[in-house]
Amino acid sequence: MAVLAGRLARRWCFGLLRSPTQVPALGLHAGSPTMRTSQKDFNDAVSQVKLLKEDPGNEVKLKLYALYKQATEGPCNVPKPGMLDFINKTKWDAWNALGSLSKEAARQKYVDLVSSLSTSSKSPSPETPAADRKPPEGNSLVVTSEDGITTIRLNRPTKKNALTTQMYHDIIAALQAASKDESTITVLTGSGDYYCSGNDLTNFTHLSAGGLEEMARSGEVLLRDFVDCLIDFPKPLVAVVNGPAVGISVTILGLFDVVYATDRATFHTPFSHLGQSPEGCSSYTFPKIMGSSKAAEMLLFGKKLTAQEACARGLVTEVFPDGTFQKEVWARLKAYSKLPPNALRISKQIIRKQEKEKLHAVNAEESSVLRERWLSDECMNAIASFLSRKAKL
Ligand SMILES: CCCCCC/C=C/C(=O)SCCNC(=O)CCNC(=O)[C@H](O)C(C)(C)COP(=O)(O)OP(=O)(O)OC[C@H]1O[C@@H](n2cnc3c(N)ncnc32)[C@H](O)[C@@H]1OP(=O)(O)O
Repeated sequence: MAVLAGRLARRWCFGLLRSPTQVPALGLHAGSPTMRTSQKDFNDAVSQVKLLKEDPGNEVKLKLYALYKQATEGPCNVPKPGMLDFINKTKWDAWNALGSLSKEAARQKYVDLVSSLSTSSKSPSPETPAADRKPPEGNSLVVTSEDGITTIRLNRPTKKNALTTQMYHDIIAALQAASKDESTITVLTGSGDYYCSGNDLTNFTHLSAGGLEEMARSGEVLLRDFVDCLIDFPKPLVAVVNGPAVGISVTILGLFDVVYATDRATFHTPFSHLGQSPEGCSSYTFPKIMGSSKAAEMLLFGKKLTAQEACARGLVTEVFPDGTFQKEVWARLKAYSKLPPNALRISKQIIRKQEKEKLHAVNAEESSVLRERWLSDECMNAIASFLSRKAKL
């Protein structure tokens, strides 16, 4: 463990302010759900920073960092780092230089700064039809639009479609675009023999300037944004589970409208084994869907379900033989996609409306609990074991 921590710390130092995707990790922490509603512009700007595709440069990133800290924590209130700790000292200097600037003024400056950054560096406009969008980097996610169906396909078959940090961002962008495009139905599915093996455990090794704490903080924000996006998704959302599903790819199924699975699929949430805790609103949706003791067996003890068991428990809508899975499911979805889109939207809204506030609150709490878990020895040891090939599920 100590060796892993040392290795992680070294990677973090060398990675200082190098990549634009590290901007959000520089102290971003969106705070409590109450704060979130009253600071919408600020939170939108925080999300926008994560979507920047061009590096705004270290000076801007440092300003963003300082304004973020001032906006969320007020004037610099931590001891000055030692002379040799030059990374943290630079950050501390930038924050401290803001003196007694009020939180409100810092929020405003942060929003102004973000909106002044080139719009060309933002993600594609939500209005862009899915088919015309540039594929995300490395094609780990493939988004297509055909026959009234926008399909978001996890495309890292050699890694069992494990979700990298970039993929969470790309899925958020794809969902935002799909919510506004011409399609009637949106589908999430996987390439290859797996649906998804959950969070990519190597995400924990990509540390930015703020080290483990910052990684956990930015992970909390990203997780919350990702799940919020699913909670608010306005069109019918269908999971086409083409193989085994693990971790977060299972927990979010409670937020989908329909889940079709091949009979080869399994559903596994090994959170305790990983020293982690449930997310994706599963602490609320699973007991509601399958009853509290069945949910506990999955979420506490990591019981892996077959597709038939998941169907019997109400997590899966229908199971299909693997040989005819793709043909049967897509034929059915094509027929459904011809239904009047507005009626589908409105009906979904009525079905989900009463739950939304609750789901957002559950999501905020689960994300915050996970942030603490990620810093625990139990979690670090489990990840170290996986990375050193000592453990698999
Ligand atoms: C914003 C952050 C939000 C985080 C939210 C919290 C989310 C929590 C979770 O999702 S918890 C679940 C995490 N997932 C796992 O623990 C699964 C780990 N993987 C495994 O146990 C196994 O790989 C397997 C059972 C999924 C598949 O086993 P097998 O069929 O024997 O294949 P391999 O193990 O050889 O895997 C092939 C290849 O893929 C890599 N890989 C698989 N899963 C992951 C993963 N989750 N993270 C990173 N890499 C993964 C594996 O290392 C192999 O790579 P290699 O060929 O060795 O380079």
